[in-house]
Amino acid sequence: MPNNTKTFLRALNGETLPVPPIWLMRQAGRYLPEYRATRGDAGSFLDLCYNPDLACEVTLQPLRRYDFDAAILFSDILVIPQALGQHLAFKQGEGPQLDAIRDASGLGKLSVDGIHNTLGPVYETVSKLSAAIPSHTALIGFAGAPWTVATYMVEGKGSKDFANIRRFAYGDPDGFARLIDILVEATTQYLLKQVEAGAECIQLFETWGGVLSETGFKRWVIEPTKQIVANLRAVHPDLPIIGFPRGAGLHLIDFKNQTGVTGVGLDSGVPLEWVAQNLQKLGPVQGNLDPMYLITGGDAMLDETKRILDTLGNGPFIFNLGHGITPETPPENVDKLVKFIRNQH
Ligand SMILES: Cc1c2[nH]c(c1CCC(=O)O)Cc1[nH]c(c(CCC(=O)O)c1C)Cc1[nH]c(c(CCC(=O)O)c1C)Cc1[nH]c(c(C)c1CCC(=O)O)C2
Repeated sequence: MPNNTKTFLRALNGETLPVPPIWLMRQAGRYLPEYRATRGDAGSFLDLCYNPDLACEVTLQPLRRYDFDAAILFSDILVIPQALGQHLAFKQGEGPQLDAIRDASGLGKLSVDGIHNTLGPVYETVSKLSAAIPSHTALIGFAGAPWTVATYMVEGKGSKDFANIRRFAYGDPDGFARLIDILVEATTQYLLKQVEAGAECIQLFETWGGVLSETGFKRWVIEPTKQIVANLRAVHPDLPIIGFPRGAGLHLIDFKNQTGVTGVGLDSGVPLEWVAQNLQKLGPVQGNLDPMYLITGGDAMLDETKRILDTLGNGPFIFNLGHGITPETPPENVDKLVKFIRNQH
């Protein structure tokens, strides 16, 4: 249901607003000293994800500073593999580490049955947030899209060439489809629980979609996303869903048309005139300031922001970055960015 007091939901509902709603991917995170303090209190990053009071607190921290138009649940895309039974650890400074599943023989250890036992605290965070956020702020739930989550499950960590997962997907498509099917089912159940707990919009992060061949993109990005969107809409026909297929390039049109997402997130490389003429006609778009501009700050950041506003501001639009905010970002540059956007009309 469109809620007229929340600009974020209005933009997603197709309205062109004089000042676009703003939120930033990874708006809760290490660039904020208060985040680092709360993570210290929690013990570790994963302890923080599963502690509803502290996860709620870190979600609210950037809202207090910048009054963003949307809050995003604090969790991680990798809680799904963990809930399915794969071992997960975050080593300080090294990113995630999982026991890699290199082929279909490793799928037996995954089970969708017990996921809510592990994920229960995340749902509790969502319901706490739903009660705690300001009335003009929208609450976004999220998950990783199946291909992107699978990259970590198969590679066992972040990757530069994604050789293991491409070899698995291209060499044994039937076996790989079993992994994707498990992820579609788990992700559907996970997101339905988030919506039940109060999430008003869902974002699907497809961070690594751009490494696939054309055939692979259709089969392992568009198809599973379409299934999740259909599963969610079967229960919540009006649920706004944002897909963020990073690196999708010219696939963005098929992605929007075929998956049924409400809005599309843009990475920083997408030509904006092309978006305005081709993609934004099909629905709202969100993006796409390169997060590095937030580190340099200054006129370069404001000039680029103005270019984005001038090109996409004449249609339904949500301001965001083209990828997550980095830990080196000075918080005062975020303040400057938000004030600039809100004073532009
Ligand atoms: C690929 C991916 C992951 N997680 C996520 C993605 C997709 C988006 C993207 O590409 O950034 C999504 C994510 N991760 C996190 C959120 C929370 C909400 C928010 O955006 O504020 C969200 C939406 C918290 C986090 N997730 C992570 C942190 C940093 C952990 C810390 O505090 O030490 C945060 C705040 C850790 C994480 N989580 C992941 C990696 C590879 C890493 C290590 C790299 C890094 O440290 O940035 C997996």
